[in-house]
Amino acid sequence: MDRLTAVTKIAELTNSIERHNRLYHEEDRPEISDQEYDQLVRELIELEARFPELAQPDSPTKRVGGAPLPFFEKVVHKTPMLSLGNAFGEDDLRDFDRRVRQAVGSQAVRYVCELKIDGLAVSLHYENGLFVKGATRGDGTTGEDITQNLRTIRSIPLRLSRPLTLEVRGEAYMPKPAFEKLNKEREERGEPLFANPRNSAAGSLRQLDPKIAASRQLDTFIYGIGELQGESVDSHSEGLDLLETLGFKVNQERRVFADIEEVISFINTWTEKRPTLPYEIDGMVIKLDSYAQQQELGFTAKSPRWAIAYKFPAEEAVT
Ligand SMILES: NC(=O)c1cnc(N)c2cc(Br)sc12
Repeated sequence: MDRLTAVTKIAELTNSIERHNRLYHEEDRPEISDQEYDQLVRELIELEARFPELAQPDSPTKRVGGAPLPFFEKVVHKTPMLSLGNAFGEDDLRDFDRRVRQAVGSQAVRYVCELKIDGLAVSLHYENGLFVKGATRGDGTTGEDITQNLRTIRSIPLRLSRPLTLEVRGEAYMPKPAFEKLNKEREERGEPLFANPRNSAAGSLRQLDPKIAASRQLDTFIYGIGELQGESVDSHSEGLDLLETLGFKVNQERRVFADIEEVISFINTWTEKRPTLPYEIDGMVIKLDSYAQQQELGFTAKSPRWAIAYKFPAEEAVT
């Protein structure tokens, strides 16, 4: 194959792989099997090996990861990763609302409610639109560099739709069907089972060999912006819309309410609907939407005064 043909073939394969990725992740309607998808990636790997100067930095082949690492490097987060205060009942939420309104006075208040995904918190760093580093939350200030493992997660874009430099936060998780399939395979091999999808996601991303993470069908929901250069947004919901346009997978169940009683009713709805989701959640995150109002409330020693995590009661074990 001559170089010009290789350029065309590489572009065709890349576009096809990225299209199938979007169908699989954003629209949940894959047109080809995982095996056919992997075959496309293998063809691209072979072409890039024959014409290395034609390999792109955000090529889908960069997802399969290199050799196992000897250890994980430490990463200091540009902006510390939050931990949230907890609410265990409706009155805790009403107390939270009272504190918020005391601080913002007569200003209108909007709360963004988002499902609290039960996975592993991660931070993703992009430079000029390219995914360059990903890390675990760690202690909130310093995490572990698990870039190689995160690259294998197909819902994490290797290149954003705009060449922005930013750091985002989200949750890497294992969907319930993938968890059940993984444990079934481990049982057949006589290996110890994972206790729940969160442990299996964490266990998969803490592996030094990226081939293991690549085999685990992990997924992500991105829900926060740490650092953002060259763009400004005034509220959390605007930030989520920006994340979506950039190519991140953002959970669609988010809602904005003006009144804490509507938040409580939304939480009660999801307490019932929780088992119908194809991924595990352990509560609801409620955030003050306006960044200006968030700034007015600020932080306690360890968590924001403008957000709270409502924890669902432990799910009844399925007998
Ligand atoms: N949407 C969100 O803000 C969200 C979802 N799921 C989670 N496990 C967490 C944790 C923090 Br801290 S925020 C958050």
